[in-house]
Amino acid sequence: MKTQKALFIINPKSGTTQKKGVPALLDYCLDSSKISYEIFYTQYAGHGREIAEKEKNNYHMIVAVGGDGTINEIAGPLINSETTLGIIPLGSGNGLARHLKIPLNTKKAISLLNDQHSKKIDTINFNNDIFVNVAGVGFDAHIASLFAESKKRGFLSYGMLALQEIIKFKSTGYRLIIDGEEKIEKAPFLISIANSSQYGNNAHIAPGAEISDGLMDICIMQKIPFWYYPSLIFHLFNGTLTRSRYYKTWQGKEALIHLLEDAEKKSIHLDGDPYPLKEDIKLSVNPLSLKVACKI
Ligand SMILES: Nc1ncnc2c1ncn2[C@@H]1O[C@H](COP(=O)(O)OP(=O)(O)OP(=O)(O)O)[C@@H](O)[C@H]1O
Repeated sequence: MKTQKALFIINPKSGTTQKKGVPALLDYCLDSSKISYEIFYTQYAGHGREIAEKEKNNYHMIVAVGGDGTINEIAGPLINSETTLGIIPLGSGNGLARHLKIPLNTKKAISLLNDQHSKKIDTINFNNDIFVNVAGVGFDAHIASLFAESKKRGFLSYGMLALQEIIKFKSTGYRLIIDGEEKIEKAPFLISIANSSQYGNNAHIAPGAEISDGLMDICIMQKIPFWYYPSLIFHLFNGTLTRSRYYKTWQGKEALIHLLEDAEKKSIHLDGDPYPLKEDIKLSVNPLSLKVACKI
């Protein structure tokens, strides 16, 4: 095994855990005969993407230390390159890391990198951008935009926000076309496009989704009556949403989400972070386009 050069990009703002201890853990857990490394801290949103773009040809591996938003920024420049994406899950939801079974324990996640194992996963083109985990319009996107404005992070803050907003939220209309076939024209509560099976925190919006199958899972939830909330939560966290009468899912290689009403008023998220939306959404799968360090 040759020594690999790795760059760790740490997002100091993600999740609820302090990142001050990370350099000491890297020093302790990384086998210096296998991995030499440098560390960079992001200073603002979007900085991770800039660093990854600039440095992708100088390292064998660029490691996102944060959550799905941090991964999204760093993954973009690495698509279709030979550089591997590493993940140390220190975000609020850690959806992609959980799906790939990367340990949530920081020491174990770092030690896993010594194995130098990786697998290729799909990524999804979203207009001129990309995402790696889950994107969507509707209620989840509305919560993502409020969560981004909030100073609080973590699962509890997210859950509280969702509970406060669920009754007030008004669905708007979309047309959904998957591989050329029209699916809905009603106003769903949300449409999720899933590469992995979960948003994070084991909330499985697309329980059957596989990340290396060349397909995206497109899921809709209809407006749910308040008496159904406990069942919804049960199905979401138990991976059994397909049993719910308010839920539908399809798989496809390409999709179009056509906005029926004022786009300015709609919320959208890519990997949990709000995204400015002004036009229809064109989606397509980039099969096996990203190398990720994980157990094989
Ligand atoms: N130094 C920084 N200051 C402010 N924002 C930053 C900084 N560095 C990165 N960001 C932004 O922070 C956002 C949130 O990070 P991230 O998504 O990793 O954490 P999270 O939302 O807590 O976790 P998860 O997405 O797993 O729920 C990212 O989209 C990124 O653009």
